[in-house]
Amino acid sequence: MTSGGDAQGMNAAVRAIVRAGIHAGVEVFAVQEGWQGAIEGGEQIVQLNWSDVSGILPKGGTMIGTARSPEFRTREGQLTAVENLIERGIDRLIVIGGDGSLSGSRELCLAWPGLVQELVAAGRLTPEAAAAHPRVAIVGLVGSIDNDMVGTDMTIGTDSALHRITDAIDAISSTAESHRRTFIVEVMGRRCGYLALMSAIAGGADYTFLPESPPRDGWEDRMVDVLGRGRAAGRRDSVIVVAEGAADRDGEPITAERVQQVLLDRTGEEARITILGHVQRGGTPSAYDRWMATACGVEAVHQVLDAGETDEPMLVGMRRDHVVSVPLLQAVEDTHRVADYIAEGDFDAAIEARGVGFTTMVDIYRVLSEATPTVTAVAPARRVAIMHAGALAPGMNQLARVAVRSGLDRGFEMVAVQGGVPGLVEGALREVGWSDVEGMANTGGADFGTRRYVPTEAELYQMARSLEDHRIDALLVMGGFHAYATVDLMERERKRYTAFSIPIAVLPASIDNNLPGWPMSVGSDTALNTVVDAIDMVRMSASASKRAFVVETMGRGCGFLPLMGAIAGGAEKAYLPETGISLEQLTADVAALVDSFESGRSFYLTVMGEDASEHYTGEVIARLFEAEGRGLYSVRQAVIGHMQQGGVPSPFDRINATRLAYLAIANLDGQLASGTSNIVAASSSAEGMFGPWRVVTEDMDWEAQRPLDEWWMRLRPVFAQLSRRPGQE
Ligand SMILES: Nc1ncnc2c1ncn2[C@@H]1O[C@H](COP(=O)(O)OP(=O)(O)OP(=O)(O)O)[C@@H](O)[C@H]1O
Ligand SMILES: O=P(O)(O)OC[C@H]1O[C@](O)(CO)[C@@H](O)[C@@H]1O
Ligand SMILES: [Mg+2]
Repeated sequence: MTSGGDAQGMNAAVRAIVRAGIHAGVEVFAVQEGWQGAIEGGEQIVQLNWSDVSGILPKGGTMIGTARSPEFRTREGQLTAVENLIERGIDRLIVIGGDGSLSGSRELCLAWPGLVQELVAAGRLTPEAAAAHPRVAIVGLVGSIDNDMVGTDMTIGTDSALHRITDAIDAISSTAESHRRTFIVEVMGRRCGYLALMSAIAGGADYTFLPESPPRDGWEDRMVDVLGRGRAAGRRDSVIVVAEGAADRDGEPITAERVQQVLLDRTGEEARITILGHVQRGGTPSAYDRWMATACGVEAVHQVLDAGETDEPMLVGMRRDHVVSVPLLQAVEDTHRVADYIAEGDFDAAIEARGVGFTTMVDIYRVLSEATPTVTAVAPARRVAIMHAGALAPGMNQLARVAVRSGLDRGFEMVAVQGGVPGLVEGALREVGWSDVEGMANTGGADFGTRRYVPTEAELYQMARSLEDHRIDALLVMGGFHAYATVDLMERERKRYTAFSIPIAVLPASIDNNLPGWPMSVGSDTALNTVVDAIDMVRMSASASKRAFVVETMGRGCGFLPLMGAIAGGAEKAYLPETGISLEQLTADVAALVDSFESGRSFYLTVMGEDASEHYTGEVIARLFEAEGRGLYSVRQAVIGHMQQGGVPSPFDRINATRLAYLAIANLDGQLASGTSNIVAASSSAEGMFGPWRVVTEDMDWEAQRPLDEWWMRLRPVFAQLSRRPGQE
């Protein structure tokens, strides 16, 4: 069942549940139109088969319909729903919905035995039927753009909604800049400020109002001051993001109109208002919402089938890169507690209850949205250099922007290395100020330059000289494999070159997602979205004919892009560099391919990594497929290519970059203050998110240029279940 407001990615969950259910050997039914459908019964409860969920992955909304059902809140509504479910022999239920729908599920779970008794007493249910279904097993998946559920880091739909919002803010910024205007953008989220906060960060907005953190009295003057200073520092536009549930400390709503009036009264400027509304809930799901909903859907099936008589209902969600399950009751109660804190005016507790990620981002936003540094560098200020290294990754500009601004805000002089490692060798360093990084929040590319280059022995000496000449006290390196390889050399040569004995922080930025310590390197989410967009287009291009496609992604020795692209794009087959390609496997795959066209398929999609095999290249595989089809279908190859490195960074990459760069500078600051000179790298398991170099890089396979432990390889069984019917090899 899907219930509550629809959310992009609900279809991915439905598809995964149906197919994983079929693999588990059970019959899967859809309760259409949410709880309302359970009350209506009859044709609202329908069985779904394998092919019923074909082709729904790229579609927004939910194919089984959703609703908000006031009737379900009543005893009679719940009685009828239980009656209808038991009539179909259904006592295991996966509900995909928001906090409301899951609260309702929990209520039903608690009330079920009583409801069953009442139905028997009223003669609406036979004692035998009641005895066969004494309890209901419920598993919840959170489908809501609001991301307002405690117990999961992300809810299905939130990432897609952020895509819609950041696209809109990017578009508004350009017209605002042209007219030197202020725009007030209202975003959804009910009583949760997640969408507003993250879109303000991703869009580089100047000011934001969140329900969890109502502004202190006098906010009107502060807002006008911040905007005014921004303009004085050269900004041509101002963007204010208002969450629909924002209010002041007296609980008086802060609406877009109210903000507009404040600006008119105090500055005479007539700001424009854009209310994004339901656009945020529409459109194709992002890559994240597709793979995340898919992975959670498969897990939900296992949970609901394994649930024993007395087991409590569970919620399946995400904790970092892990699919996790937590007791639904606890999650619902914790979620309601946030609302209570807000109602009681305990805003610190409200923010804290949203989780550490939210709290950190609120702090970071406060620094970044300032128009100028809050402190002035006092001579002799510490000098911190930043450098990109390796291939270009979308989000590098955001990294540079956040590093520069948070460094300046801590009183450092910030120095940018121009052109990556060769720039450091040549001594191409320049000081950068607050406004030098203006507008870099949402652009692709790397304005300070980057190169795929590892220094030679002699160049290490020159690098050390550059660091000394420019009196660099600490260094932040942001990039891919070459960044890590360069710093590894520097670490080994620290005895020889004392200039390297400064605090150094390294963070991952690469579309390949092939670096240890951090689950998603900056740029990899953007590239994955590009892959998925390309697959969607390829699929459409083939819709009028019988065709097999072989799509090739980048990623070098790392299979992240091909596997995740295959899961999110709904492919039939994926070839990864980790596992290679054998003739034996190809033979089996060709047989499966021919068989599927013979049994009526009209499209077959294979996704492969560029380095999956030295010999069986995309072209070879495409020819092989063509030859064996004997005219039954045609085969085309699509190499996605450098589009994957280009592109405007996705909201996730902008947010990920913001957190990483901020925490890296915080680490360097801490080291400079305490007098240590450690080399650290981003590490999701370390305190402060940066851990010792040697420890983090223990997980690096330098030869294969990828981590030894790749978390997403755990999703291979998920992919295997969804891409092939049981019995198909
Ligand atoms: N306490 C409750 N008891 C019984 N049913 C409930 C309860 N709360 C919500 N529901 C049911 O869940 C439905 C959806 O709830 P709601 O409108 O809050 O949306 P949601 O699931 O939170 O999704 P979203 O917020 O993303 O739109 C309600 O219309 C109602 O049928
Ligand atoms: O679609 P409706 O019923 O107008 O509800 C809008 C609400 O639903 C959501 O989109 C999802 O909960 C909220 O952000 C918004 O407040
Ligand atoms: Mg809700």
